[in-house]
Amino acid sequence: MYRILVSDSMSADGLQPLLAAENVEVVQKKASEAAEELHTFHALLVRSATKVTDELIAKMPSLKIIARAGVGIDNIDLDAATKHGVVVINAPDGNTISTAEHTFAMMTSLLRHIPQANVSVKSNEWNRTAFVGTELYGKTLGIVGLGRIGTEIAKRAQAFGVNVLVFDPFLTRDRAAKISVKNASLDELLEQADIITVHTPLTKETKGLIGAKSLPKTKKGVYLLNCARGGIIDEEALIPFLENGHIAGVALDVFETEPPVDHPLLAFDNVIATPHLGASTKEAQLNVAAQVAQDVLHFLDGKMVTTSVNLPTLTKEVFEKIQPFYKLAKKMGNVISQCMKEPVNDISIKYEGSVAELETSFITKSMIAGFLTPRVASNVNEVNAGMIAKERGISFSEKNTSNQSGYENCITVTIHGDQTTFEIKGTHIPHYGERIVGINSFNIDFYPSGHLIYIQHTDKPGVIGRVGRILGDHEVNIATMQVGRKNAGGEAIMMLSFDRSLDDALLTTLSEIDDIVSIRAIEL
Ligand SMILES: NC(=O)c1ccc[n+]([C@@H]2O[C@H](COP(=O)([O-])OP(=O)(O)OC[C@H]3O[C@@H](n4cnc5c(N)ncnc54)[C@H](O)[C@@H]3O)[C@@H](O)[C@H]2O)c1
Ligand SMILES: O=C(O)[C@H](O)COP(=O)(O)O
Repeated sequence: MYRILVSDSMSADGLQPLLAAENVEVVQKKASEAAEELHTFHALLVRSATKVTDELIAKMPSLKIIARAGVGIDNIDLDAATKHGVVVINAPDGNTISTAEHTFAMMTSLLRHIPQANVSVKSNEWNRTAFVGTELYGKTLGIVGLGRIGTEIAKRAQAFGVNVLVFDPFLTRDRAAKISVKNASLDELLEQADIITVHTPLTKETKGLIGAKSLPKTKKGVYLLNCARGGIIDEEALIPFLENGHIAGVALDVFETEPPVDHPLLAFDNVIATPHLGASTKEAQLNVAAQVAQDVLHFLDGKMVTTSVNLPTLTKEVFEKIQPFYKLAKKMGNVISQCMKEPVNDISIKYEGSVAELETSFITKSMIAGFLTPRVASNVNEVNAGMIAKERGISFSEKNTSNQSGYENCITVTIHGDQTTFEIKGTHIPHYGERIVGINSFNIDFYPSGHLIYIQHTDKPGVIGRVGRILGDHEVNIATMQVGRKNAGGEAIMMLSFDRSLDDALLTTLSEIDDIVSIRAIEL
């Protein structure tokens, strides 16, 4: 049974797949009111109100996934989630149209003074001269950030006969041409636009993008809108430009601190505001809740999610193709980690044949997670494996080649310690399964599963017999046994599997057999 905490208000219809699922219990209450049971939840669903901090995540040790029913993930400590191995997903396009429409509503309201006129009429006034507005037609709209929402605004503006100028450093000429917008530098946009609207994420680069330095470059009488994230337009910097009449009006749906308390901007008649309503429509809320509900169910069912923020995004088809390899790679990492119990500085992974054409970065993370699992106390998975390896000073790299070395697909993992290097090779054979086919250039063939021991020995008559006799004397049944050697009488290896794990005393007895060089127990 999975327990899911829905900590912000969400569409009940959208959550239906979760509410109807048999193996799921949904609790709808704020995280701050669920202190006693935080440790029991496997999934956390939020909008922008719940602050998902490191502290909150640490109190949720069963947590596997955080789902943001919306776009912005600034309320989620992504590094902390990643560190704890928690997948973060969002619903990137479910509220695009609603936010674009809200921005447009704000723009027309701003230019036609609708909020102010509404208040005036409701105060029994009939003042037709105080609210003379400005037409959109023929004006130049500057859009900063032509992503999902910016694009929808551009289309709507064009229908209103507005010229659209765009500043987006990641926008290609082809895409600009396709949407029939003019690509501009930020300065060109500032100088030419009658109205400027921002639709970027809040990042180091976009924080204060419209601020004390850029505002003097804007046209006198400019209108500004921020329906993206508080801080992209520097709120404090607006004040002198509103006071001296340079700015004709400002529309804000978002604030640097929400809710804004006694905010000086709200004292200006020509500043209009809404309480972060961009995504607040029935349709958008249904879309985002349904999207994350479905994704969370998939995830808990062991399937891949398509909108992860801290994992490579894989389609269902791609995920199905890589699944056998990431399972194999995880086991290979685990086996090699237990075979070479030494500090490791570097891990390299080579993909050969058909596997080399897949999304191997995910497979590599899986191998690193398998490698780290026997070595770290915390839960390690594909999400946090890279970060934990880095923290431990372990570098990793991957190499892909379409050449085949005897197998249709082959993965080779090599680990480098201070003194030693260890290598294993694995392959996946359709309808047969995963096989380890090489250890330190010995050819071998075994199924990596269950209780195993790996023995390095000298290839001499009687060694295998003595191992078998001691195990038999201890009533240990050998399930499978594989041997490998390079030259007669030289170095050799054995890999044995059992129905139960062997105790330390028995391993010590085995290690005392003459000609056994080393022995390692491997638990998978
Ligand atoms: N008010 C609301 O309720 C609401 C609702 C949904 C989204 N949002 C916010 O709206 C914003 C846009 O959302 P989206 O879904 O369109 O995102 P998106 O990722 O589709 O688009 C963002 C665009 O910004 C561009 N960009 C990034 N850095 C830039 C920079 N330094 N200068 C100029 N452009 C830059 C990117 O190239 C991209 O095209 C986000 O901040 C999101 O959180 C607000
Ligand atoms: O990033 C978003 O999706 C919007 O800001 C909407 O936030 P909300 O879900 O809290 O309305």
